[in-house]
Amino acid sequence: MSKSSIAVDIGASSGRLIHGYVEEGKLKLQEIHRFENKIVHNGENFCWEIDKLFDEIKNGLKKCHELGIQPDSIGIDTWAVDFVLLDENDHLLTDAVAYRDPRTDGMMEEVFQTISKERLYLETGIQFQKFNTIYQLYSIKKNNPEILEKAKTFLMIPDYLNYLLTGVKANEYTNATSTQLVNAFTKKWDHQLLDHLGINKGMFQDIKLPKTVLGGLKQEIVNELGFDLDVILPATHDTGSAVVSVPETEGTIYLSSGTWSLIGVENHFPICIMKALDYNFTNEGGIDYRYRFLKNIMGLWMIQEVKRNLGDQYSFAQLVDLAREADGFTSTVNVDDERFLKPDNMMEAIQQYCSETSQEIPQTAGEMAKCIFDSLVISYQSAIDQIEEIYEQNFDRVNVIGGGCQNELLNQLIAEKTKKDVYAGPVEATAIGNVAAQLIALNELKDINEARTMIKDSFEVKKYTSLIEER
Ligand SMILES: Nc1ncnc2c1ncn2[C@@H]1O[C@H](COP(=O)(O)OP(=O)(O)O)[C@@H](O)[C@H]1O
Ligand SMILES: C[C@H](O)[C@H](O)[C@@H](O)C(=O)COP(=O)(O)O
Ligand SMILES: [Mg+2]
Repeated sequence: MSKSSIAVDIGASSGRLIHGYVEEGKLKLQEIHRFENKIVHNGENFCWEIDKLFDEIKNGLKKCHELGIQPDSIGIDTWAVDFVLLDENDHLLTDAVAYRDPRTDGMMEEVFQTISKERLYLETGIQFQKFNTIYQLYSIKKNNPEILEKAKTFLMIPDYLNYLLTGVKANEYTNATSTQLVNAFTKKWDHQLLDHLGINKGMFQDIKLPKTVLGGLKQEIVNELGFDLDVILPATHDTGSAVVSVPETEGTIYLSSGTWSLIGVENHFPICIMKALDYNFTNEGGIDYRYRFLKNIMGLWMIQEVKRNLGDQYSFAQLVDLAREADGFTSTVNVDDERFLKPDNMMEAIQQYCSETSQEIPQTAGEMAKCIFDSLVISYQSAIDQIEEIYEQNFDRVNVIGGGCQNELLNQLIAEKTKKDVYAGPVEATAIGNVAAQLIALNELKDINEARTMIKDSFEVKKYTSLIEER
């Protein structure tokens, strides 16, 4: 009987448990459970509903039991940078504060007073996002020093969920790199940097690699679920797992398209040169010590927020159709303007930007969606130009993976803008990469190369080419 695994993929907008296994030479998926994820305000900070997320994981595992599915393992991946701190009694010292919380406003600039931006980049190779873990911890050190003094354990979100399941404390490598506190060359916590910042290095756990078997479930969880299984580490940074599932990385620029758009290439070495710094590219850790040379682009967060502002009266598919009907609307925004990171009202923020730049102001849902999609494509093209400038090579194709690959209009716009072939899929790339890492650990798959070959043969990928001839 072949082994099987459960991937828990929790992105910023939704979570899902997906059962994965090999059958007749193909990777098969079965969605077991799906749930909403969102940021809430607890009166002090924007936070994740971490207890609810853990309950949803258990709900999904209970559904497995009801369906008669007995998986051999489970692996959890989520968004990056966020964490919890535990005290000496392993109690939470704060809620799971979200990266969009304003507590990091101004912190990056304060850190640069103690270590230069250039040195930080040369040591870590990580892009400068104001919400990186390093700036979140610096904010706590500055504004709530008593919390940091009591902190004995630092766990990132997937680490914490693993701890709740198993009682084992560990920091997984790919997600740890997103903190901007791991040295890109030693691949360990940068203790010199932590000392320099006055952050207690003792609270960080041993860094474990993807495919590590963390252990079985705590007895109380076994009693609750009615069965046990191994917790295996995938690339617990969701984008790290998504990139695992890119079938053909040579000559490919991947675009992990979800709440964020993560656009980049896979490497076997970090690129920490000044041009990469100037363009704000990152070298996040990948499976098997690969590197994800990529940059964050604001992503479909913008259409998620517009959808919410419109009272969820339109589905994403309907918003795409309305954007097609607004074909004549041409205003665009700089999607990476900080105002779009967490505006009170995304539609108003977009309208304000268009007003400030003397452009036609979008009024309808279709104009808003068209503006967002056109604007994202401009940012994608800019990032592709920068990648090709740094690599001194042209890339043949763009592989769009994740939920956003279902946006056929956006896929076509990318093909028209870049004049590159666009391959859309797999949709559940993150969960697929998560399952692949577990099945390799279970010796059901030999390695990432075999996994990628099987992924290529197992999932539909739709191709888009430019319909407008280059002039
Ligand atoms: N049917 C659809 N048509 C167009 N876009 C879609 C469709 N379904 C989902 N999407 C897009 O996919 C995004 C969610 O992608 P996903 O990878 O699940 O996000 P995350 O992992 O960040 O929660 C949505 O914000 C939406 O823009
Ligand atoms: C805040 C990080 O940059 C973010 O988590 C990004 O790395 C990421 O992985 C986003 O994944 P989504 O599935 O939430 O788009
Ligand atoms: Mg995701």
